[in-house]
Amino acid sequence: MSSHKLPISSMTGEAEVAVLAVIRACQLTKSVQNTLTVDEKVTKPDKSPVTVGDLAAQSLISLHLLDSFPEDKIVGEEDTTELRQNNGLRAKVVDLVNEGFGKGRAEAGAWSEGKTFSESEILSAIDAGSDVGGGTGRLWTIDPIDGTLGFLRKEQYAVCLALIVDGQVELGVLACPNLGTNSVDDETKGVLFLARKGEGSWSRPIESPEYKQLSLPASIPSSSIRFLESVESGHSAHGIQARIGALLGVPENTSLRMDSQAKYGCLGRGEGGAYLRIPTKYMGGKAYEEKIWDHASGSLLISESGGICTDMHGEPLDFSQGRTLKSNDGVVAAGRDMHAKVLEAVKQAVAEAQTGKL
Ligand SMILES: Nc1ncnc2c1ncn2[C@@H]1O[C@H](COP(=O)(O)O)[C@@H](OP(=O)(O)O)[C@H]1O
Ligand SMILES: [Mg+2]
Ligand SMILES: [Mg+2]
Ligand SMILES: [Mg+2]
Repeated sequence: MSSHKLPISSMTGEAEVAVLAVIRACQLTKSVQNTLTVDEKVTKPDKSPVTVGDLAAQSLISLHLLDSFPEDKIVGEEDTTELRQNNGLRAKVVDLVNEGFGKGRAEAGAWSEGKTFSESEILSAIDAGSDVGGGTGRLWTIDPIDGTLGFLRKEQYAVCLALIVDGQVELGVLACPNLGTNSVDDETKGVLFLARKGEGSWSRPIESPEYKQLSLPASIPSSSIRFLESVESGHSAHGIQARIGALLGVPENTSLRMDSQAKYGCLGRGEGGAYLRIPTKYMGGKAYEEKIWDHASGSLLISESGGICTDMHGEPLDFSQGRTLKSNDGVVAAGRDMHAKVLEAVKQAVAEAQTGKL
């Protein structure tokens, strides 16, 4: 492999492996999404869905990391609980992982092209992602399919991989096979985002290594804002977010609702103006700790594009706390000048919700 096409000057080895693994995982998940049947969806103990695509993609990415960086820790979303009880599911995952290495689609001569992995290697690679996380040393975090619900609806999802060193996100890769390459409306689909701490952020088509530097405007007029928010009303408080929009003078019903960290990708390249994730507990929902793999790549992408990404109280996201962002509450991301205004509106809207005024 050669790194000459990467736009970054440090951690090129890590970026090269991460980009290759994510591109291969995208190819795998795309083929699964095209042919997915309902019996390939399994419900996890927390009632959330997982598919053969999630499990195979986590294994494939982990195999790359285990080969290149065997000393590093891995925090992956998925584990093998379901796989070990379901022979059909396990066989399908093994086939998918090996197919993912079978063709030189990502790059000619890429690592392990054509190699076959055994069932136990494939399962161990998934379980390698069971680290507890924390604030010391090098840690990769994988969300093999972020937005599984969007993936099942044949809508947006993202394959996400980030490197966290001593609690700081150093490198983030995020690929969205169904997102417009240059804008949400672009008919050409498939975009990969890359961010390197202190160096910047870029997007490229998944299929070709032509990197374009990203920048997020410091502020945009309220009339042009379209909040980036979850499709799922159980993942963020849509009602409070609508009130935040009203307080800021954002036109009604203009939110860009999409699943996954694709939202961060859009914001990072200047679309939407603000990302909101106000916890549903402020509207009577259950308390929830955000997972590090849902925000590591996206938050670095925002800060490296010139924006600010914090929790809803303006605190930095703290990736040193383990597998979750347990010291944070919700997420707000926006351009450099806009962010403080959004936080003010968040404060007011949440206070209204808590005093029953919403
Ligand atoms: N109650 C909740 N509040 C916030 N996020 C939640 C949630 N329940 C699940 N999620 C997370 O929301 C992610 C999707 O985010 P979004 O709503 O922005 O598309 C899911 O990722 P996965 O699909 O990888 O499991 C999951 O980790
Ligand atoms: Mg996720
Ligand atoms: Mg996921
Ligand atoms: Mg999940």
